[in-house]
Amino acid sequence: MSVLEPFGARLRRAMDERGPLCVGIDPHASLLAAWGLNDDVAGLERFSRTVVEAVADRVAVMKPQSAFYERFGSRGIAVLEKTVEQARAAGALVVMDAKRGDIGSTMAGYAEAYLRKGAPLFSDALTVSPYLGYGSLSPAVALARESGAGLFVLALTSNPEGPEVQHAVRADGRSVGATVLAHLAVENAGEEPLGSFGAVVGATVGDLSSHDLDINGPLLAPGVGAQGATPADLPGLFGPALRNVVPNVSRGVLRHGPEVGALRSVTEHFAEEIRAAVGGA
Ligand SMILES: O=c1ccn([C@@H]2O[C@H](COP(=O)(O)O)[C@@H](O)[C@H]2O)c(=O)[nH]1
Repeated sequence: MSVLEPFGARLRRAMDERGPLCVGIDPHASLLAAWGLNDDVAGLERFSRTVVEAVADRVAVMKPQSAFYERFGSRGIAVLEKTVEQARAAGALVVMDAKRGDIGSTMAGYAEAYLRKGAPLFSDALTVSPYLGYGSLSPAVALARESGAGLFVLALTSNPEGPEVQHAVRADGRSVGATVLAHLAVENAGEEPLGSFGAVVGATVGDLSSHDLDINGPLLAPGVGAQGATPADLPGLFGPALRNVVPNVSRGVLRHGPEVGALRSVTEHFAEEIRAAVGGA
């Protein structure tokens, strides 16, 4: 099986060529209904295929939300597999948003599921949770390196409940979120043009000035659109790290479906606003 170029390098090129926008594929039951689709596997399949057809040939990254496929059991997972394959075939990098995290030996199983080249759910990158201890992610880090895949590690999430854990201050005076960022800077040290081990830093989190975002890796920023952040917020939030930010929009795009043309034009609108905000960063 051919070896992939490291995820960070592939992502940098995709961002330079297509812009940094990531469109989420989140088939909420409410969106299926709004699109006139049944809340069943056929509706899931139609929704996913439409989103991929509309945007996978023009955005750098797509991020399917595994939860909405898992709720349909094995048939939902089969749709997820097909969605990943179709999005990648159209040229988008796929970040599987499954937020996996477990003790190391089990983490190795999750890594095999998403990061082993040739696995049915192989994705360019996977979201993972470091809250069983950053070191528990080691099997995923190792397999991602071997496969040319990447990780996005939850550091400062976009939800209002996140700070209870992520802003907690450790005995050494550093916050938990800052510690996750520091681990990622070590993973990415010396990588060019960009490391493959990214952080999730929500676009809604507010003041980031006390955090060192210089991890030489991508920063996945959900929260734009339905959660209230706007592209114009990004420069103030991310400062000098802006060039490495991958803003995610899911419902903000998806609620404009089911017409492919409407999905394309709202995607172009977000992409344009993000380009304007990021400028020459
Ligand atoms: O901190 C986080 C981490 C992940 N997400 C995920 O991103 C999308 C956001 O969807 P919107 O519809 O644009 O709000 C969703 O899949 C979340 O699970 C996040 O929001 N925040």
